[in-house]
Amino acid sequence: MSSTATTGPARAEQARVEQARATVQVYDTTLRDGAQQEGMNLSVADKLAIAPLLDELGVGYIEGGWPGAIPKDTEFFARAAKELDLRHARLAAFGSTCKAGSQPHEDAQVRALVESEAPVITLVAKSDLRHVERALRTDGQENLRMIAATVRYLVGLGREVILDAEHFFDGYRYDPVYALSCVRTAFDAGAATVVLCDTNGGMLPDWVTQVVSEVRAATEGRLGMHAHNDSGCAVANTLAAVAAGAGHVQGTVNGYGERTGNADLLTCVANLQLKHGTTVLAEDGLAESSRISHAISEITNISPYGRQPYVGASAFAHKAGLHASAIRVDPDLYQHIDPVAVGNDMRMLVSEMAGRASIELKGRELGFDLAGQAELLGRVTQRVKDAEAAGYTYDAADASFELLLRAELEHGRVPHFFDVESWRTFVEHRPGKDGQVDSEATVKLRTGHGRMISTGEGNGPVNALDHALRGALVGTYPEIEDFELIDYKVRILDTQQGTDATIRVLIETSDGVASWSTVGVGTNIIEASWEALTESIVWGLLHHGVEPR
Ligand SMILES: CC(=O)SCCNC(=O)CCNC(=O)[C@H](O)C(C)(C)COP(=O)(O)OP(=O)(O)OC[C@H]1O[C@@H](n2cnc3c(N)ncnc32)[C@H](O)[C@@H]1OP(=O)(O)O
Ligand SMILES: CC(=O)C(=O)O
Repeated sequence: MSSTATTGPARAEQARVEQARATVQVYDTTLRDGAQQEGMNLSVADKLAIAPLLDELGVGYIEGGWPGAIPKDTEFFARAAKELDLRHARLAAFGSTCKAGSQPHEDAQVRALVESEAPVITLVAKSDLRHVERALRTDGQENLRMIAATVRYLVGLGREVILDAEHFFDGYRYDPVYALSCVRTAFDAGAATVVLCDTNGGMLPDWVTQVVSEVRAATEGRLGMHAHNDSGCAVANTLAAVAAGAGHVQGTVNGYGERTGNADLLTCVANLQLKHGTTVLAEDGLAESSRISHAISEITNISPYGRQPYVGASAFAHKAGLHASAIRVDPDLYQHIDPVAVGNDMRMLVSEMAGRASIELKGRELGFDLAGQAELLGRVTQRVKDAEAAGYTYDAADASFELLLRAELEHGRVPHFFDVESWRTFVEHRPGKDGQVDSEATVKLRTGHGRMISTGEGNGPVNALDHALRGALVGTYPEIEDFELIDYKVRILDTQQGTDATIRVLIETSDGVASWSTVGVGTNIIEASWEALTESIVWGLLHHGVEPR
């Protein structure tokens, strides 16, 4: 026999690890641990709106909250039982074991878990002896009794019980014998899964591999992983646990959670499915994960994180010219997966770092075939580089780039919607009017319908100018009534110049369906804003199929 051959017991253990890996359960705790994030406050309606999205993603479990502790969570479970029709996921109610010195059936918290009618109950229990003695102020034996009694009681009522072993990794490193006895006690009492929690989030993948492997070898039953991200390793720690034999992963959508958050479940499942080849979501939920991530961001009212792996807006956005030149040959050369697998898109960013290939690919994205037009590509590349040197930024202003590109094209030029004769603004402070400052603007322009003069008022000169411009155009182009300025950003570029500095203005406009961004630059904030405002109207009219009138 060679020295690398595996023994019978080792083969059996390897088979168990393989089995666990092949059937990894996905447990979402966005509505409970995710909601512990600073600044997040989910209403019952929010939770009822998020749960179906998680079900659509295809997770196996949705932890809805802690009934009995948080009144909104009690209400969530009452309404979920009547209002939710989950196709894939089982609802889990979270709570702690009975208190020291008490029995589960007389513990109000445990009763609330039962009354939630959730088919799955997840119990948090201490597994670090220091926590047992100092936080619970009891002894190790009593904590084991609390675990055994509560698990047995709930299993006896027909519930699937999952035990979250809080501070397991820290506890195991401090006293492995005691931490293991918590796991064994839970399994012996009938727990379906024992989840090893890195509650303080400080573990590293190699530590997780070692601990999970040892626990795996010393116990029977399904182990899970619950990782926080304090060391920046929550996803890596979750994957390490699965590789070591954990068959259940917990996490939150978008990595929401207390302090630095939980393992981002979307990254975990994408890695498991696309890299390890383990199907963990029902149906093709992964291909919906970008949409679901953003839909949940809307409900939590937390802006999506652009650089989020897989589902972020920048996850497949390419800026460097050299990258673009290779991507033009084959996108796989600069992408780790096909973005379609997670419902995301590849995007080309045009900036001072662009080369001709970047412009060609961006043109393709915008519907222009620029292949083989070397002279045109060189000219547009140079214009972009010159403009960016002067302060413009096109990677945040696709609409302005399109107008620049079209200006260089023979076919596809921008129609001439209006000619500006003049514009002006003034700001007036009149003492005696409660310190009120009035802003007014006048715009004179010409359309096919004749000369238009419009005056606008606003809470500032740019707002007044926006009103005056719209007033001058709306008679000829009523379509602009749907256009709304939704974001306005100002940046001072050369801060050393004081009030003489160059100013960059970025504007985002929406028609209620799509949004587009334009940029303006000048030494005067109004002048820069005017450029961005007029470009936003021109791009909007163009993309609504309006002909010059
Ligand atoms: C690691 C995690 O994230 S676990 C989830 C944590 N989530 C939350 O805490 C959110 C919901 N929490 C709450 O609403 C409240 O803290 C409640 C209702 C649970 C408890 O509130 P209170 O009764 O006022 O107690 P308080 O919060 O001050 O202290 C917690 C109590 O639970 C006990 N406790 C803590 N963990 C456990 C456990 N695993 N098993 C049993 N008892 C526990 C503590 O010893 C303490 O008991 P004491 O009041 O006798 O000192
Ligand atoms: C249970 C849990 O949320 C934790 O240990 O972090």
